[in-house]
Amino acid sequence: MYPRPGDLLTRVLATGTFDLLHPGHVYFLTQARALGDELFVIVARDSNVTHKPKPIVPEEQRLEMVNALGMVERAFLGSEKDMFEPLKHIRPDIITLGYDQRFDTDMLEKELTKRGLPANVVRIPLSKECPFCSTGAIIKEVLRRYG
Ligand SMILES: Cc1cc2nc3c(=O)[nH]c(=O)nc-3n(C[C@H](O)[C@H](O)[C@H](O)COP(=O)(O)O)c2cc1C
Ligand SMILES: Nc1ncnc2c1ncn2[C@@H]1O[C@H](COP(=O)(O)OP(=O)(O)OP(=O)(O)O)[C@@H](O)[C@H]1O
Repeated sequence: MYPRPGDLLTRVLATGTFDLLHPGHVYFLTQARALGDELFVIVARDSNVTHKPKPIVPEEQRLEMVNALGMVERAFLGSEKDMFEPLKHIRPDIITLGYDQRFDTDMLEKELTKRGLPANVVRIPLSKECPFCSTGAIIKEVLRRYG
């Protein structure tokens, strides 16, 4: 579906909610892109964001913003039912995890191999400090000023 010409390119995949884009997201995606030749992104579905408050920005608009970023080859909305489903089409060589993404790198690598989708899982560290490099911090400040 997403051709891999001669398998010469290293395809990296990053995932996340990407609600209210900020420089922390830019850092995360820039670091991910630097690990390979092309960066694909899976944007989390509204229905799957259950580990924190529901996103402010609807999924189609979050997708549009991520797709507009220069380091991103292509972004997609993820599956609502099975997080491994889109990987069958994207076939990444490397999957990056954010500093706060609740997956264990070794466990995820094992699960991927079990499904015939082997990939290296790499953790990207937190960026240098910045007052609004977190969606939660932006929302908190908006509430402080206007709430
Ligand atoms: C390998 C991988 C595949 C994923 N696929 C999907 C998916 O298909 N659909 C989805 O809604 N979320 C998917 N997710 C989850 C999210 O994109 C994201 O990781 C999750 O919402 C928690 O991260 P965040 O708090 O940084 O948003 C996937 C995560 C990983 C690590
Ligand atoms: N400041 C940052 N430095 C490095 N990575 C970041 C930073 N902010 C976000 N990321 C990464 O970007 C990805 C998507 O982030 P997410 O959509 O969860 O936003 P967030 O700003 O971390 O949200 P929240 O504040 O609600 O936790 C995640 O993998 C996360 O680890």
